[in-house]
Amino acid sequence: MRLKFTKMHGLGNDFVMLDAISQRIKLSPDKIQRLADRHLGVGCDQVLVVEAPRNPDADFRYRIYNADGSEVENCGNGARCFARFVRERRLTGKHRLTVETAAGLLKLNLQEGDQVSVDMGAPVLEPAEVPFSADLQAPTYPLDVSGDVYTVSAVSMGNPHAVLLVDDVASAPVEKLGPLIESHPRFPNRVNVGFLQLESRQLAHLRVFERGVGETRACGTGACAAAVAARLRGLVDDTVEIHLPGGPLTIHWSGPGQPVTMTGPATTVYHGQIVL
Ligand SMILES: N[C@H](CCC[C@H](N)C(=O)O)C(=O)O
Repeated sequence: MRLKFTKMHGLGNDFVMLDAISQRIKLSPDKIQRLADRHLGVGCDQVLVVEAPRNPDADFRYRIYNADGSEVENCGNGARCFARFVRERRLTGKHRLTVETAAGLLKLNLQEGDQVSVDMGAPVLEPAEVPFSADLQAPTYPLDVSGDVYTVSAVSMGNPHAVLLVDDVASAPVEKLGPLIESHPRFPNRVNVGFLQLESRQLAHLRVFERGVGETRACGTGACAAAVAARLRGLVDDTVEIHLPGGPLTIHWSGPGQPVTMTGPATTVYHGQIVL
């Protein structure tokens, strides 16, 4: 199968974008893994497949696959790249788009330059819906990881996130603790793991060990989940600039039941073809 693709990234979280409207695409998990493989394929954190919508209120549908081949519910950096991708491929002339994902409908606004803002919907905090095993909903939970107990928040942005506060992201045990929490039994669908260092009520630093990928240079839903977790603990204001290794995202959340808005760049790197 010969596939046309576009390589894009959001702050270094990189994607293979596939237009499944203009070309017939049939992808198995092993073909996704091959596409994402940085030696045998194109190489990316996620593969994003753009399709015609099924929901009449949506302009497009897009499906998200992690590098390990797993299909997931939401991808913040991917949503911004999706918006730029459909504009650049002239699949739409609109600046304001509604896209259907496995997590529901997202509203995107293509701004000047490379910035895109996304209404990511309201976070889900009820443990059973994250999903996370806990008796009662709380801002934080004790989590036993191989005998050591950590304090985590559990937030879904359509996809599950665990958020831990650390004093210094640079020395945070991302490589050691990330995989242990990603596959922790209390997160039955596995989980993305965010390590958050607060600098002020409007500025924080974040590293994310992503479910199905490992540490990425940025994670959009992770930045949203981190801002929500910190605001629920009264530690940040409604608008926070979250600095990830790949750069900053601006997150706005005015409280429970309200949508989270994320604003940041989307960058096209190159177009190509691959034989799978
Ligand atoms: N690894 C995530 C999906 C991609 C999220 C991330 N790339 C983002 O920008 O939100 C998961 O398994 O839920």
